[in-house]
Amino acid sequence: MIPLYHDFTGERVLVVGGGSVGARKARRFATEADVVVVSPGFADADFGGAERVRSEVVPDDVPGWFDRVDPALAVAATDDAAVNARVESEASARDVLVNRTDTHGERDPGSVVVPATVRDDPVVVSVATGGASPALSKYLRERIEDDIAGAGAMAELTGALRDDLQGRGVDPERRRDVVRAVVRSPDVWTTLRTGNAKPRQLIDDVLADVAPELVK
Ligand SMILES: C[C@@]1(CC(=O)O)c2cc3[nH]c(cc4nc(cc5[nH]c(cc(n2)[C@H]1CCC(=O)O)[C@@](C)(CC(=O)O)[C@@H]5CCC(=O)O)C(CC(=O)O)=C4CCC(=O)O)c(CCC(=O)O)c3CC(=O)O
Ligand SMILES: NC(=O)C1=CN([C@@H]2O[C@H](COP(=O)(O)OP(=O)(O)OC[C@H]3O[C@@H](n4cnc5c(N)ncnc54)[C@H](O)[C@@H]3O)[C@@H](O)[C@H]2O)C=CC1
Repeated sequence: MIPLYHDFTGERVLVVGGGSVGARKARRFATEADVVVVSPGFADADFGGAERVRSEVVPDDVPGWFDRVDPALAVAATDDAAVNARVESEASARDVLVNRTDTHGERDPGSVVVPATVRDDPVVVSVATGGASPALSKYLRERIEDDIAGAGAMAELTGALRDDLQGRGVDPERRRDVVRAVVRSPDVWTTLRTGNAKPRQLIDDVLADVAPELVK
């Protein structure tokens, strides 16, 4: 499997099964997509504002739910393997992405895995174990959470810096050196993590070191 980031803005996601796993996946996708969860019962959990439809899905109902919701991704999250299998095969027949939550290992084409994910927007780090150990994915995610503190601010700072240098017509090789120096600067990280950084001052301090001719 090859990790890619998919923009679900304006897309629809169908979640079949409203237990704790269905709720977790609904929360995940509802940050971007319109999510519909179909289930006879719902866990006492947060569904991220997803639309909930109280209904039991038998395998022959599955095509009707795909027609009704027209999803870009279907999540098979019931504890009934026959229903989950039908969601998977229907998605596959329609070229719709599918996340099957009750299996691992060999998958049909179009089958996707939901990785453990840490965000410090716009930075995203995700972990998967090829389905071998979701508990390990979760543990590594928890460890990475602390490590990436400040990464979102770093991305914004260096994004603005590269735009600025590009706009000033700085030679691309020089620009890359400067941006690489900033992302590797322990001082910049420390300052960003305290949250009271003045970005322009930070940039000028690094430029003074690596490219004094570029200090405005
Ligand atoms: C294949 C995959 C398909 C998919 O769902 O996308 C899948 C499948 C299964 N998970 C199972 C169990 C558990 N899953 C978790 C947790 C998470 N599971 C997630 C992803 C994935 N789970 C995909 C592979 C990802 C990878 O490659 O690593 C995470 C990362 C993302 C998310 O779901 O949001 C989320 C952590 C989120 C976070 O907190 O960061 C825990 C831990 C816990 O609950 O504390 C346990 C119990 C401990 C254990 O078993 O490890 C079972 C067995 C069920 C049973 O025993 O019946 C199956 C089915 C099977 O393996 O057959
Ligand atoms: N991918 C993951 O991270 C994990 C996956 N699992 C797997 O996912 C499955 C679901 O896990 P949980 O949410 O903990 O189970 P659960 O038993 O709490 O919830 C299952 C949900 O599916 C609904 N459901 C059952 N039959 C249905 C049908 N015919 N149509 C629509 N909805 C139906 C139930 O009402 C319930 O809301 C488990 O069977 C397990 O194999 C379990 C833990 C983690």
